[in-house]
Amino acid sequence: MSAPFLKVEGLAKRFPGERGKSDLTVFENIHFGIEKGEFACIIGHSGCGKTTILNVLAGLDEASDGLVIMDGKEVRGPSLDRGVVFQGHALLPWLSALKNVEFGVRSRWPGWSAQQIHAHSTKYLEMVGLGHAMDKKPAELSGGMKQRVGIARAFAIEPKMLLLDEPFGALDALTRGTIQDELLAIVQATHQTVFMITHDVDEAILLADKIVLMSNGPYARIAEIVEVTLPRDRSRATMHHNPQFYRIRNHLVDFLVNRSHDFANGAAVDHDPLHPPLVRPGLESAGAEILPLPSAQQQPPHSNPTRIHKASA
Ligand SMILES: Nc1ncnc2c1ncn2[C@@H]1O[C@H](COP(=O)(O)OP(=O)(O)OP(=O)(O)O)[C@@H](O)[C@H]1O
Repeated sequence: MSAPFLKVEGLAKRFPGERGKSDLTVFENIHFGIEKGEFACIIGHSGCGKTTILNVLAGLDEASDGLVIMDGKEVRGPSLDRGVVFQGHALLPWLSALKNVEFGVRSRWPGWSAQQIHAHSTKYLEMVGLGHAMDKKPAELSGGMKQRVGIARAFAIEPKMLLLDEPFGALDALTRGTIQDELLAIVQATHQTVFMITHDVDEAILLADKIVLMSNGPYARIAEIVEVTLPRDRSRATMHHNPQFYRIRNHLVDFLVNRSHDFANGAAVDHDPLHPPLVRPGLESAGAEILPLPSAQQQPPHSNPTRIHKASA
């Protein structure tokens, strides 16, 4: 079996205890992979270490144990190969929306002409519906518009991996829905590989090919990985008509409400920590179909979305 595009092996994060207290192990034994072009979401209760994992993937933080390999190379620091979008938009306030995006594009391709940089940046701002507001400065933009500029800037540098830390967390529900649709459209157009943190189960089902479920910290682990078996051309308006949506949703909510604490405080996991179970919610009699991970991981990310309907019919 070939290695996944992004491979996370045995990550752990510990903080030294203060004044004689024992060390805090936030998470340990974190193993998972993401294929090229795949959209992975991570969900878990507050404090289990999702942002820390994202920062390690970005090269902005160091793990206490383990390593991250992306495209065959170990991640050892920040790089333009990985774009990051945080909840705060982090735009340069003195530059227009266009200049903010151009700034990133110029850093990525220093040899490009001004015309190339302008055309490329404009294309991505138009993709997020900001063609009319490119000359506005961040202070003149709404929260949703600022976040769109951040998303356009991250996609425009065409990173090998895009890391999104709750990018819609600060937005109202309507704006959030609109930008989710735009993100979905850009991902479908670009086949960008994405790792995203969210607390929103519906958002994860809408966007992800697979959802990594973390147990509660301390000693958080990957409890299971849920494959989203809805057709890839899903939309917010119609997704809930598919019975499979509710099977996946119920499975995720049940995990967060009833099962995420089962692994807490170093309790033994009931699976090999190297291979978190891959789950396709759907078999009504069994509740969920547990699959051996290696064969399932060999599936291309967007392959045969109808198979689960056959299994669950
Ligand atoms: N410098 C530090 N010293 C000690 N503990 C820390 C430090 N930084 C983070 N932590 C702890 O690490 C844990 C994980 O934090 P992290 O922000 O990664 O969690 P999270 O799952 O992203 O949470 P949330 O969903 O609330 O954003 C938390 O319990 C936090 O208190």
